[in-house]
This record gives sequence, structure tokens and C-alpha cells, in this order.
Amino acid sequence: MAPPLALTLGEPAGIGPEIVLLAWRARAAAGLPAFCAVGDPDLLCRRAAALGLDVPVVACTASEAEELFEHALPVHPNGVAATAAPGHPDESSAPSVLQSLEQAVHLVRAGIASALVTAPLAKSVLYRADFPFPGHTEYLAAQCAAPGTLAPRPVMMIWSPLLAVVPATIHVPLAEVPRLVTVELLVETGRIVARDMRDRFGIAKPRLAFAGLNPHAGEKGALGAEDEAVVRPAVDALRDAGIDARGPLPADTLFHPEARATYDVAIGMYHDQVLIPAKTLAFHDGVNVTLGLPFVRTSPDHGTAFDIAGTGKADPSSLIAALKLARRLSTADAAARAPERAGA
Ligand SMILES: NC(=O)C1=CN([C@@H]2O[C@H](COP(=O)(O)OP(=O)(O)OC[C@H]3O[C@@H](n4cnc5c(N)ncnc54)[C@H](O)[C@@H]3O)[C@@H](O)[C@H]2O)C=CC1
Ligand SMILES: NCC(=O)COP(=O)(O)O
Repeated sequence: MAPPLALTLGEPAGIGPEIVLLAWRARAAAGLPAFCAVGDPDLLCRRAAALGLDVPVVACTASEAEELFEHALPVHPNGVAATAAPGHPDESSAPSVLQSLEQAVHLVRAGIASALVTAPLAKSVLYRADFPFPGHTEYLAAQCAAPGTLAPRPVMMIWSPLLAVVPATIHVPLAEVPRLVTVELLVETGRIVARDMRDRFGIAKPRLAFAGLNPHAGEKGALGAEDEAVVRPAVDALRDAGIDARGPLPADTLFHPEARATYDVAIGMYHDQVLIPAKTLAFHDGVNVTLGLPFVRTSPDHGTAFDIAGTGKADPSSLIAALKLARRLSTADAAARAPERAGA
């Protein structure tokens, strides 16, 4: 039996706590693997009471979660109260959010949990509390750096059965994108995507489609130099390394059904270029997956939804999809690493 998934509660004033409660209630109908929430159990009790959700919350260790899961929502207490009211974020929540994340990462890295699933956090709240990372993605990579070594490059993928996309640059101002898109970045991103699609998603020879940066992929240099000077050499290098890569392709015609049938992952040059089509096609089924880490991490594709937090309108589908995908990927990951461990 695989260990449970570790699930953070995210921003206390957002919909994170309530979609965790709703996912637990859907556990049998959705066929969910056991998970252990990591956070403040009182926050979950308060939110359940406010929403009239009948969810017994039990504080326990993550090792006890599996056997308790059928009858109660197991919570590994993080020891820091989270008091913000729904819809009213304030930076006093930052210590609880970060402690929950840190403990959940520890549980996964220690093998007590099989994968990490994170509920949405509010970047602006953490930035005000001096959180030095753009988001979970970069924070998690930093946690994986061995002493004295560079962090692994984390790659963000938004996955659904309809479309998988990767933004090569993530949470950076648009004005900085042309400077940040380099051959090295694209080649490393392509290699990580190809490896994780093979080892974790089970696609033997993944097909990668690179979008151009400029309109019409630069129109042979007339509408911008980056596509010929950066994207094309990166694609050529990946092809030389045996990876099925194509591009630069015009982004505006990359997402209709016939185009989507020609690739497994579309790699875009910036966040909104690929997250807009991904969330438009599959907002409630989309899952945010971090590739390039030594463990599996998934998350719903949406954010904290402060406008509906505490109203009972939150839809837990994306979190449910994230929990299912985490179990699928961590099972594949364990199988791919079994020969490594046997030889060790
Ligand atoms: N993985 C993470 O931690 C993520 C965090 N965020 C953070 O969330 C905060 C708010 O971001 P926004 O751009 O407003 O996006 P958002 O996804 O929170 O909300 C956009 C719209 O979608 C609706 N919505 C979102 N999730 C929903 C759900 N499960 N059920 C029903 N309706 C839902 C909201 O009510 C809102 O109208 C920001 O601080 C952002 O940084 C955003 C995306 C991912
Ligand atoms: N737009 C995706 C997003 O904001 C999630 O970021 P992260 O917290 O998973 O790095």
C-alpha cells in the first residue's frame, strides 16, 4: 500500500480549506487515494461548521492517516494557528501557510507521504511577508538543492486530458521575457519535460511543440528575431539529442483540436501564452504539475478565489483531479526508480 498523499491547506482566507473538505467528502464517489491534510485542524473545523459540511476532522500523524481516512479527514497539525476569515487575506497567515508547506515537503521527502498536493496560496500575502520565491514551484526546487549545489530547474506544467502546456518562463514581468528566453533555458526545459513525460506519464516518445515568442513565430525574422535566433536552435539541439521537438510554431494556431492532436505538450515562452488556452479548455479538470523535482507535486490549476471563499460556491474538481494525478504519477515514479533502488 502506498503512503498517503500530503495535502497543504494553502491560503486560509481562500477556498483551499473548503475544497479540501469537499474533496474528502467526495473520496468514495471520486475513488480518491488516501490523503493527509497538513495544517491547522481548527481552521478546517471552523470552515466545515460555517459551511454546514459534516466532516469529522481528526488530528493525527501522517503515518496514521491511511487507516483513519475512510471515516475522518486526517490532519497532521502544523502547530501554527491560521485565523484569517474567508475572503479577507492578511499577512499574519504567512507563518501557518509556510509551516504547512515545509512540513508537507518533509513528509514526502522522508517517504511518509507518497506525493505533495498543494492548495492555492496567495502570492501577494507571502510576498508582503518577504517570501523570496515567485511561487510554490521555485520554493520546492530550492528545498531540493543539496547543500552547496544549485537547485534543480523546476518546470511548471498545466495538464488536463485535453491539453498539456508548459510556460518556459513563469511568474516574471512580460517585459523581461525576451531577455529570459535563452537557448539554454529552452533546451533544459525540453529535456525535463521529455524525461518526466516518459517516466511519470508513460509516454515512450513524447512529442513537444514549441510556440514562437512573436506573432507568426516571427515571420522569418520580420516580426522579431528571437524565434530564429533562440527557439529554432533550441529545438534543433533537442532533436539532435533524440527528442521529438518541433518549432517555433505560431502560437495562435497551436491550440485548436487538429493542432493539439499533433503533440503531447505545448511549450510556450511565457505564462499567459499557454495558461490561457489550458484554463479556457479545462478550468475545472486542469492540474498544475511541477516537473523536474525528485518527488511528485500537483495542485489545482486555479487560485485562492477570494471572491467566493466561504460562500459554498467553490468547486473541488480541480483539486480532485490533482489528487488523482498525484497518485498516478507517484506510482509511476516509484516503479521507474525501483531498479535504481535495487542496484543501490
Ligand atoms: N497554485 C497556486 O498556489 C495558485 C495561486 N494563485 C493565486 O491566487 C490568487 C488569486 O488569483 P486569481 O487570478 O484571482 O485566480 P483564481 O483562480 O483565484 O480566480 C479566478 C476566478 O475563478 C473563480 N474560481 C477559481 N477557482 C474556483 C473553484 N474551484 N470553483 C469555482 N470558481 C473558482 C474565482 O471565483 C474567480 O472568479 C493570487 O494571489 C494568485 O497568486 C493563482 C493560481 C495558482
Ligand atoms: N499560474 C499558476 C500559479 O500561479 C501556480 O504557481 P505555483 O505556486 O504552483 O508556483
